[in-house]
Amino acid sequence: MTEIVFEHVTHRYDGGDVLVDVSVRLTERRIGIVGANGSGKSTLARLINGLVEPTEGRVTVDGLDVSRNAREVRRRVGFVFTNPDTQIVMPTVREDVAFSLRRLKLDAADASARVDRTLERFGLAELADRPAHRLSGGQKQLLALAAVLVSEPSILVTDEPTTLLDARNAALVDRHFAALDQQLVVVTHRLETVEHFDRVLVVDGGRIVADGAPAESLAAYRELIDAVEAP
Ligand SMILES: Nc1ncnc2c1ncn2[C@@H]1O[C@H](COP(=O)(O)OP(=O)(O)OP(=O)(O)O)[C@@H](O)[C@H]1O
Repeated sequence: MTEIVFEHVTHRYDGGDVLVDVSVRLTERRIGIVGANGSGKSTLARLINGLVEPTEGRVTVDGLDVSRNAREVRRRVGFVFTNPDTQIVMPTVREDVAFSLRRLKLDAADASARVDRTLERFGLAELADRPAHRLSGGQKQLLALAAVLVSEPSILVTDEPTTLLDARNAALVDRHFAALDQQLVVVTHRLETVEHFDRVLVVDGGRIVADGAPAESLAAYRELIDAVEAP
C-alpha cells in the first residue's frame, strides 16, 4: 500500500496563499481531485512529487519527506502534465517511451519488449516511428501517459489527463485507469472519470471543502458550482 500525507500544508505564490493548511492522508487506490479553475488542484497535485514545495507544513510519500527526498519520491511517483508537449523529450514515439526506461538499466531485449507492450496498450503501436511532436494533441496525451507508465511507478499523478482527448480516447484512458495496479491521483474537470473512484476531494479557494465517496463529493461540488452560477 502506498501512502501520501499532507500535514498542515500551506502554499504561497507571490500573489498569496493558494493552498491553506491542508491536512489529508491518501491511501485509496483511485483518488479524484475536482474543483473550479484556480482553486489549487494543480498545486496540490504538484506537491505530491515535489514539483512544488510547501511554504509551510510537510508532504510525505510512503514516509519520505518530498522536499528532502525528491529523487527517491520521483522514482515512485509518475507525473503526467496537462500539456503533453512539456513532457515529450525524444524525436519519435518509440524513443520517447524508451527514454523513460533508461534509468532502470534493463537489458535491451527486456526494455524493447516493455516498450512494445506499452505502445500496444495505449493504441500507439502503429505510430511508433512517427515524430512525436507531430502527433495530434490527444495522441500526445496518450504518449505522455505511456511514457510515464512504462517505468511502472507505484503512484501515478495526472493533471487533467483527458483535456485534449475525444470522447472515445477519454473513455480509453478511463479504462486504463480502472485497470492500473498503481495508486492513482487524477485532477480533472471530467467528472465521469472519477465517478467510480474510491475517494474524491473537492478543492475550493485553496481548501479541501468536501472529501469522501464520489457520489457525495460530486454532489457537493455541483452544489458549489450552482451556488456560484446562481444570479
Ligand atoms: N507559478 C505560479 N506563480 C504564481 N501563481 C501561480 C502559479 N501557479 C499557479 N498560480 C496561482 O495559484 C492559483 C491556483 O492555481 P492552480 O493551478 O493550482 O489551480 P487549478 O485548480 O489547478 O486551476 P485549473 O483548473 O484552472 O487548472 C491560481 O490563482 C493561479 O493563478
